Amino acid sequence: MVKICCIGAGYVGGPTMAVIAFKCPAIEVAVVDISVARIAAWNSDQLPIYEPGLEDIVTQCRGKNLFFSTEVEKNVSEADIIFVSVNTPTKTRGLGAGKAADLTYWESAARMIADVSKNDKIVVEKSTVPVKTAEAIEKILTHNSNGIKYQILSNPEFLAEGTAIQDLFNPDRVLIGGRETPGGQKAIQALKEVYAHWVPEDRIICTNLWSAELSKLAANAFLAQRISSVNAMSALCEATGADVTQVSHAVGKDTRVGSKFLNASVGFGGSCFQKDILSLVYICECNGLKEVANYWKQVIQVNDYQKNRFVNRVVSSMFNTVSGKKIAILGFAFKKDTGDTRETPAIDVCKGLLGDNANLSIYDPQVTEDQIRKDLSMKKFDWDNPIHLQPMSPTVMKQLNVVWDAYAATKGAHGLCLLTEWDEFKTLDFKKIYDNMQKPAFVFDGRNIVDEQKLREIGFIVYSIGKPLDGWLKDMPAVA
Ligand SMILES: NC(=O)C1=CN([C@@H]2O[C@H](COP(=O)(O)OP(=O)(O)OC[C@H]3O[C@@H](n4cnc5c(N)ncnc54)[C@H](O)[C@@H]3O)[C@@H](O)[C@H]2O)C=CC1
Ligand SMILES: O=C(O)[C@H]1O[C@H](OP(=O)(O)OP(=O)(O)OC[C@H]2O[C@@H](n3ccc(=O)[nH]c3=O)[C@H](O)[C@@H]2O)[C@H](O)[C@@H](O)[C@@H]1O
Repeated sequence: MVKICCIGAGYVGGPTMAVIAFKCPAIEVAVVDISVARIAAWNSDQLPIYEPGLEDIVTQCRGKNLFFSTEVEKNVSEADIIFVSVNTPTKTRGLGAGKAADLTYWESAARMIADVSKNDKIVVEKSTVPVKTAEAIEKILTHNSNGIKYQILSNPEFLAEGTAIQDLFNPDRVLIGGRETPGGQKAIQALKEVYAHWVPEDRIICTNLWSAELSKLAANAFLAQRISSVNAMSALCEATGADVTQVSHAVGKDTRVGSKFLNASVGFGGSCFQKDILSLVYICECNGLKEVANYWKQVIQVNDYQKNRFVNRVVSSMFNTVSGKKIAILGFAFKKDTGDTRETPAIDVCKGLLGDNANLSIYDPQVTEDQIRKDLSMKKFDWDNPIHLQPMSPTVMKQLNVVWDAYAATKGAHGLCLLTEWDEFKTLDFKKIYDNMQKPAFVFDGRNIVDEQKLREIGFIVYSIGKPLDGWLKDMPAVA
């Protein structure tokens, strides 16, 4: 029986291994982690991450051919194939701080593999890493090898949170990069056989190591670039009376452009887009490619601009101050169908409003109060370290109230900001909300999910990203 061990039981390690176990009953899969709490949660009824469809497959496989454990060394030493799916956050200090990927967790995993292995292994990079990382990993493993042979493969993950299970069941492609040697090709074949249990052969792409590593960074950069492109257009739409939804529909109808991933928003969030683009920028700079680095940097700058622009709109529309005003925040997760808040635009928007002395009342169906308070007091980039290494609960913030219902959040509020596109927000009783708010009552839709005409008929002053401006907003001071 083939044995797989995955180091890192997070958003990637957990779902990907659950799907491998589900699709390959003859393979034994162990998912290990240094976080005792996370492993305990994987072994309980309350999984550590919210992901539609995940619970079902975990409960079907757990205890049969899927195991979650803190016995890292034992499981690594027994495995034939080791996936490494640990954090690769942005470095916060030293060389490359604020840009380069921090490979501390990866390196310690590699050293541990070398220490405990007693037979030949295939080591698979599942984490997103800078191009050429496999070379460094190879050096660590072979210099400590005791005669054991390692093959390093790059097998980046393309799942998106909120749709992880369907993405894993039906991937656009699986990418496997390896050495162009007989040993490397044999290892590629072994991993290919795992995926071939459910992925059609023509969707399994095999490349050299560096192409696979770089393709992952490139894919995230391209995706984020689309959002920054449409968000840049949204600012111009507001200035000219064009409607960004109509523009992206018209542009996306061109099959060369494609219609997906063109929704204007308050900005992209999530654990990876910014981190991976910063890493790409750093790699370009290290290779002397200043112009290329600047090109990709701009994707992040437009994203920051979009978040600032949104805050400025809120403040300027409400008579240039939100001091002492109650603002309801509906949605805190970085997108719907996840409880993940890493790099969510809501953090920047809330911090901006708190900076102008607003009183915030926040509701998200999947994010806990503790998480929100931590996020609003955590230093940039701290969020992507393993949970047990993150700062503990922060000091109490008086201007902040976290509630468990959209109606409670909006009661008595001067304005409401929609920051995550949760389905339940689309069917709220906005008449009831309007009746319970201060007047004039403002809606700032950062996800373009409300019917702005209907809301205007109720009496709201509505701002929707990239849509023709409400007469009220036109009369307010121009914003950056
Ligand atoms: N979150 C996502 O949707 C995607 C993430 N990725 C990449 O996958 C990697 C992992 O991301 P996530 O799963 O989101 O992170 P995560 O933070 O959810 O999970 C990483 C886990 O690794 C554990 N860990 C760290 N060092 C360890 C060690 N030495 N031994 C054992 N366990 C260790 C941590 O405790 C943590 O539970 C990152 O490189 C990320 O860029 C790639 C595609 C999608
Ligand atoms: O490497 C990763 O971590 C993953 O990053 C993204 O997945 P994810 O961040 O989970 O979610 P996305 O659906 O890509 O959304 C990212 C952000 O962009 C925003 N977005 C997305 C699409 C869009 O049209 N407009 C827009 O603002 C979302 O609201 C969200 O804040 C990629 O889509 C995955 O392919 C990749 O594997």
